[in-house]
Amino acid sequence: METDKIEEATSNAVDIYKGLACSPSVTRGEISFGDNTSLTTVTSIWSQRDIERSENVKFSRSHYISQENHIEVLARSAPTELKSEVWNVQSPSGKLRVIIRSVKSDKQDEKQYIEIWNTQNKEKNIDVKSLDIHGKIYDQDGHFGTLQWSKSEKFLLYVAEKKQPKTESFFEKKPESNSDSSKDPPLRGEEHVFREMWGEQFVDKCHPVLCVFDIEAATTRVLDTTKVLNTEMDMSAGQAIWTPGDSGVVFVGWTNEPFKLGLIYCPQRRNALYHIDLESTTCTQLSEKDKSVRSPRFTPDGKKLVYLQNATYGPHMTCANLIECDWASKNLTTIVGDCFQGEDGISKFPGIYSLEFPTRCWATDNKTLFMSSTWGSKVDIISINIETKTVAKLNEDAEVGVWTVLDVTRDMILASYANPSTPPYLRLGVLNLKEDATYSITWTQLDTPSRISGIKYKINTHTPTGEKAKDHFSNLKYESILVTPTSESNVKPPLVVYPHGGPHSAIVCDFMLYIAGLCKCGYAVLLVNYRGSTGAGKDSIDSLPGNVGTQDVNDVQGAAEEIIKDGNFDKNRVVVMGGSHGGFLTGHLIGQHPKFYRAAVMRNPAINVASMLGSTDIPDWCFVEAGIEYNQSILAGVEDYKKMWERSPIKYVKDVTTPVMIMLGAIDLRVPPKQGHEYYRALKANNVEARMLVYEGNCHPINKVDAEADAFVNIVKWFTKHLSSP
Ligand SMILES: CSCC[C@H](NC=O)C(=O)N[C@@H](Cc1ccccc1)C(=O)O
Repeated sequence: METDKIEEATSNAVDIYKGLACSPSVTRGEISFGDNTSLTTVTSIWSQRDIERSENVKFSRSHYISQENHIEVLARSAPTELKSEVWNVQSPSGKLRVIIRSVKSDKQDEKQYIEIWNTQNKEKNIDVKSLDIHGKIYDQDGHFGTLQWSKSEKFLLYVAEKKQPKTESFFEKKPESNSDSSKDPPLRGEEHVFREMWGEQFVDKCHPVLCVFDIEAATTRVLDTTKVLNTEMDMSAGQAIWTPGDSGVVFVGWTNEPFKLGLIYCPQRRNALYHIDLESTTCTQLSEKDKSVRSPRFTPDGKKLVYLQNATYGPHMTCANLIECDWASKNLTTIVGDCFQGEDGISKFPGIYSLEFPTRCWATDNKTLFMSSTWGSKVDIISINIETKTVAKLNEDAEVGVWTVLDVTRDMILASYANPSTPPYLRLGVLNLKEDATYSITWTQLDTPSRISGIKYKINTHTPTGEKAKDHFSNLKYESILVTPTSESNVKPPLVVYPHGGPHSAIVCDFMLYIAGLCKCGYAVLLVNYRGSTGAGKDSIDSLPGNVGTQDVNDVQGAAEEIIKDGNFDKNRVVVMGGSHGGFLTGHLIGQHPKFYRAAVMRNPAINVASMLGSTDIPDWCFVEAGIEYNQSILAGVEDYKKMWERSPIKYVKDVTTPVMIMLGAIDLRVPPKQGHEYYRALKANNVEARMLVYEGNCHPINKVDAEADAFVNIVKWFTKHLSSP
């Protein structure tokens, strides 16, 4: 009986997952205008899981739109699969396009090409290796990657790996003396020297440099950023943009010394914004010292440069500030500063929580920009007027979900919208300037949304209660999202409690494959944005470091008990799952509330912060979240290790009785797999049922198509098994 139930649930989970995995996500969008200004083209790039090929398939779509009186979709192209495209960027005039193509040979060695296309054919194709001046061109990695046309359309600006000298063994036969000694001789004995890279998912990114490609000459110049006003700077450079008139480049520079810390999910790494003049090659720092900056953008008239900035070190994601640099004077002004929740809760503007501005983000007024920003448990479109320093929310309250601004040009805005029951779809809007100098948007759906039936969701607001309110941040509210199956059955669905990772991130009302899948399998899911999450004010974020393992655990448990008290769920059919810091919280929840959860699943869990310190690519996280101020010269002492252990799930493992399934990414550099092994051994030593899955070739997210699919079905199977047993 029990086995049949498990088999049936597993088979059902496979079918549900295969159906939902076809939902594509949009990765880029662009509005363009042909010669005939009455016709507008929207080009979008999508990514879709292909389980049979075990890869994410990329494809492009086009919508052809008339905007005579109103926006009307005249035609849609069929999706076209994009093979091997790393970049695809149209020139400012629309007459040219550059594609960076990456082709793998049978021997799996990768070749890259710079392709220049006009509206009829491929004009140029350059083998990057033949340039012999830099390594691999960086992709759109969200931190370094850049590909920009100059306004003149004669040059391209991109980021590539710095060229490395050839190396050879000490025992290599020396060349004949008459050979060409002009070439750089290979370095002997350097083959095995450790080269620091930028951590998790950046293992092939060690030293990015800025490159300017002359299209006519088909030659590249690597910019020298080592000298900033007479000081030697060994920098990694990225996020580069042309200055007005193409006379220089503005870029973000990260110091490589004293050692590199993991960069992904950590937009608080110490760096600065620099300007290099292409004629004099002088390099000057534009931004303040000891800050973390990102996403530089010039106003269309070139008079102002804006960028995002936050404190360095400290919580990994925090409230960002918008800084304006007057280009003529280089004077800096803070346009939007830190915002705090305080007693007002999350309803007021909580501050900017975004990794970047859209590539094109300005209204034609040269002073209002549009971007997406996390606001509580959703993502809204906000406008920021850099003259009046005012912020406004653009999307209607009625549509609670995730709005992503893809492109803004000629007072048109392209966005995608999604929510827990609706995969992302495109909306094209016209910006309407109101009398108060703010904007409204008239939207047109470019596609009919493919809503998934049987799923409903709502946002709940919680206040820390009971003994949990002892901490001095008890005035701060926090949210959760409850995603529930809408089946007519009068059987109360089992509840999955799901704390997010980070801890400074947020789960938002997005379309999430696992959450929709669990819901279609009959589970309700409670996604908790505990205090310390982004999108709820800087004070919420600052409330958590030093209190992990108690405050966050109390918030998640408090939300779960509050929801169960409403009577819609059976308190004996509650399970818990989480990844990374969410796995950390899962360990705490089953250790501190041992009889509350029937089963647990952890993805790459942080189990013992003390033992992780020496092996994670972000040791600063271990200090900061344990409440210890960090700098790169700090060395942990006994008391530091004690504090880290005290805040770790391993401290409570002796009280755990809940069966646990651990899923590990074998090449995770963020939370090393040995963390999961440490917990697995401790559970087994205490005769607690434990199952461990190790996914080869997977990093911290475990998001390779086959691994992600396997993990989902194993999760449903694990929960079914332990909810079926008495
Ligand atoms: C030493 S690893 C600490 C946990 C980890 N924090 C940062 O990477 C974590 O929880 N990671 C999240 C990923 C994430 C982090 C920040 C914002 C969004 C996502 C996870 O894997 O869920």
